[in-house]
Order: sequence, then C-alpha cells, then structure tokens
Amino acid sequence: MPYKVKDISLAPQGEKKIRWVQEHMPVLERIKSDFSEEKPFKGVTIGSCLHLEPKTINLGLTLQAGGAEVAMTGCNPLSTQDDATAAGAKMGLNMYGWRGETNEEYYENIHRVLDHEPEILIDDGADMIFLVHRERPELLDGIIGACEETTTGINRLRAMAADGALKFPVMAVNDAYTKYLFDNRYGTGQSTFDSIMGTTNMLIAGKTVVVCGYGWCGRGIAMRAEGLGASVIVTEVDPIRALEARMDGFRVMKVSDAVKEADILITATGNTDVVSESEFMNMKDGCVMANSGHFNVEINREALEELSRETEKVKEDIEVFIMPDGRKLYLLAEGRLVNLASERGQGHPAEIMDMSFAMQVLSARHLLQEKPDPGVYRAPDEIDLMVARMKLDAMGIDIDELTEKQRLYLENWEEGT
Ligand SMILES: NC(=O)c1ccc[n+]([C@@H]2O[C@H](COP(=O)([O-])OP(=O)(O)OC[C@H]3O[C@@H](n4cnc5c(N)ncnc54)[C@H](O)[C@@H]3O)[C@@H](O)[C@H]2O)c1
Ligand SMILES: O=c1[nH]cnc2c1ncn2[C@@H]1O[C@H](CO)[C@@H](O)[C@H]1O
Ligand SMILES: N[C@@H](CCS)C(=O)O
Repeated sequence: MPYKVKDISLAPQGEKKIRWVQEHMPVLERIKSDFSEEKPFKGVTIGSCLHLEPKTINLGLTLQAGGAEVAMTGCNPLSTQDDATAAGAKMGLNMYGWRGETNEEYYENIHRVLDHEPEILIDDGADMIFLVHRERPELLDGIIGACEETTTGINRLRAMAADGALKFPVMAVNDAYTKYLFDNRYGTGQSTFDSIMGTTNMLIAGKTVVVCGYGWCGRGIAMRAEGLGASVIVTEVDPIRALEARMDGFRVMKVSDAVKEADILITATGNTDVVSESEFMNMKDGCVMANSGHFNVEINREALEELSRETEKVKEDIEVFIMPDGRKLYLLAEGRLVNLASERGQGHPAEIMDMSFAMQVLSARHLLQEKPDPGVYRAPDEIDLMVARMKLDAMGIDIDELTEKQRLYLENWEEGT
C-alpha cells in the first residue's frame, strides 16, 4: 500500500489511539459492521482531504470495510497526528501527510491522493475539490461526486455552483442536523477550550473572553466560556445573531471596543480580517488570540507581524508579538484552527465525530446510489434521522412515538379551540 508518512514505526501507538476512539464511535462502528456485509463501495476508490487523526482514520477504515480503496491526506498543514497516519498506513489505507507540512508539501499530498483517480472525494474546506477542477481536469469525468465537511467549504462550493464552475455533485454534509447542531456547536465549544487550556495552562474563570461570530461554532464557544466562569463578549455583523447573543445573556459590541477588554479572543466567523491592524492597535496588553473558524486569515497574522517591533516563539504553539508601545499580544497555533492545529489539539470528541462521520459515509453511499447532477445537495432527512436514532440507541435513550390520533391532529387544519 503506498504511503508517505512521518515515521511508520509510530504505528503501534497510533493503533492504540484508534482502538480507543472506536469505543466511543458506536454509530460509525455499527455502520462499519453493516458495510462489511453489504460492501456498498466494492470496486470504488475514495480520496479524502480531512484532518488526519485517529477518528478520521476510523472513517477511512469504515469506507475500507465497505469495499473501497481509500487514499487519505490532511486538510490543514498542522492538524495531522503522525502516529495515527502510521497506523492507518499499516492497516491498508493509502496515506499521505505529516504534521508541519509546507504549503508546497500540503498540495503535493493532495495530488498524491488524486493520483489514485478517486471516484468519490471527501473534503474539508474544499481545497481538494478546487485543485481537481483547476489542475487535474482530466480526472473530472471519472468523479461521481464529493462530500464536504465544513461550513466554509460549502459556502465556497455554492459560489462555485452559482458560477456554473462546479462539475460534479457535492453533498453538503455540514448542513445535516446531526452534523452542525452537534459538531459545530458542542464539538467546537469543547475542543477549542481543551486546546487553549492545554496549550497555555491558563485559567479561564474570571477572564473576559471575546467571541467573534455567533454562528453554530461561536455559540458553542461562548456557552463553554461562560460555563468555565468567563465574562463573555460577542461580536457579530448579523443583527439577528447579535440579538440572539444578547438574549442568551452575553454582552455584544463592536470588535474595536471588545478588544480593549479581551483577555482571550477567539474567532469563529469563516471570514477574513476579522481582527486586524486597528484592533491590534487598541488591544488589551496580554491578550491571547486563537482562531477556531477557518484557515489562517480570520486573525490577520501578517498585519500583526508588520505592526510588532519584535516577535518570539514563547513555547509550542504560542507566539508573542511585542507592539511598539510595549504591549504583548499572543497568537496560538499560527492563527490556524486552534482545536486541531495546536500540538495539544485533538479535535472534536469522538462521540461528536461519530455522527459527523456517519453522515459522511452515508452521504457517500447516497451519491453512489443516486448519482445526482452537478450541484450542492443536503443529505435527505431520512439519513439524518437514521443517524440521530442510531445515536440515541447507542446512548440508551428511548423517545416517544406519535400515536395515530396525534399524527392526524397535527396534520388537520380544521380543529380549533
Ligand atoms: N474549528 C472547528 O473544528 C470547526 C468546526 C466547524 C466549523 N468550523 C468553521 O468555523 C467557521 C464558522 O462556522 P459556523 O458553522 O459557526 O458558521 P456560521 O455561518 O453559522 O457562523 C458564522 C458567523 O460569523 C458571523 N460573521 C461573519 N463575519 C463576521 C465578522 N467580520 N465579525 C463578526 N462576526 C462575523 C456571521 O454573521 C455568522 O453569524 C467556518 O469557517 C467553519 O468552516 C470550524
Ligand atoms: O477531530 C477531528 N477530526 C476530524 N475532523 C474534525 C475534528 N474536529 C473537527 N473536525 C472537523 O473540522 C472541520 C473544520 O475544518 C469541522 O467542520 C469539523 O467537522
Ligand atoms: N480545512 C480548512 C478549513 C477549515 S474551515 C482548515 O483547516 O483551515
């Protein structure tokens, strides 16, 4: 099995980590067992560009159990766990990636996955989907479709479809209820603090935490910050979401004012330049900044570097930028997704990725069965509900069912007071 990983001798350690997450991914394990009987992907090659860590390797193993030939690379140069990729390679997955890739190596590894001529792509952020359109158009005819993991990827793909540039169908996995309501909210909420606390060893209680963006990720981060004892300020550009944040009990203000109070600032907007020159000029001394949104552009690191008179690596994943007036501003994990890109970041909990990855593999099967026209599609509600039911089942939770009388009552418009 071809592979290019950091150190194949790390495989035994990686295998242990994979076994551990498997115990906490009951939905995916159940699907894996069904797939090993049905073999829905027999003869199909699947290429993925996802954060490479034990839960994602387990996704690869699920596709493999379903009969697929699987080739995997990472979707962020810093989020790969080298023991997990070593184990994945040993377990028969074609594996390309290592932590700390250069930009060039990152794209070379995506090309290596594309060299397998995958018929289905699974992407996070749409880098692989763009690359195949731009640089490997000869592969487009052989591609049945793709599944996209995250909000930003889907926004980019919708823009591409609107321009008529998208040449195959894409399942918007992020838009499934069993994905964004749990992964983006509870997953990002927990893993962001897990990583910030692990990296900095700082206390959250008593601090002022500024959360930029009150979408599904932002509300999870704000909720957990409050639970840890912080005073939370939210910044937004959408008036409805700003109102929601206020009525959820948080202070809401412009980012230019919020930075004056921030001990910790976390971005989760999917946007660029959310925190830039003027914010750095007014930011509270000692503020620790982290991004849990997308790519490394939400906090403008280049502007930060240009403004500062001195920069230094404090310790793993913490950089200090000393401003001309002596204020020290700190940036975690180079401004990349802090919950995955920092050494201490393990990504979302296994119980969360259990549902996200169940939606991935079932959406991939749906693509294969339905072969829709080019466009961006939400997974059918039946699949979403099936994943929710399997999760409840695994949690030992029973819920009520509508009686026939109740169903008829809900469907009837004639009955009043
Ligand atoms: N770290 C992770 O593991 C993880 C998990 C899921 C999603 N994501 C990424 O996080 C980002 C947010 O995802 P989401 O699902 O919460 O999206 P969302 O669309 O629900 O929320 C984004 C929010 O940011 C607000 N916003 C946009 N520009 C802003 C600005 N300049 N200032 C303040 N607010 C602004 C929007 O109005 C919106 O309410 C996306 O890039 C997504 O891909 C990361
Ligand atoms: O631990 C993880 N493994 C794999 N993917 C993850 C993990 N944590 C979060 N995400 C995924 O990363 C996307 C943003 O790039 C999110 O949409 C989330 O689903
Ligand atoms: N895969 C990209 C997209 C995140 S939204 C990243 O890791 O930055």
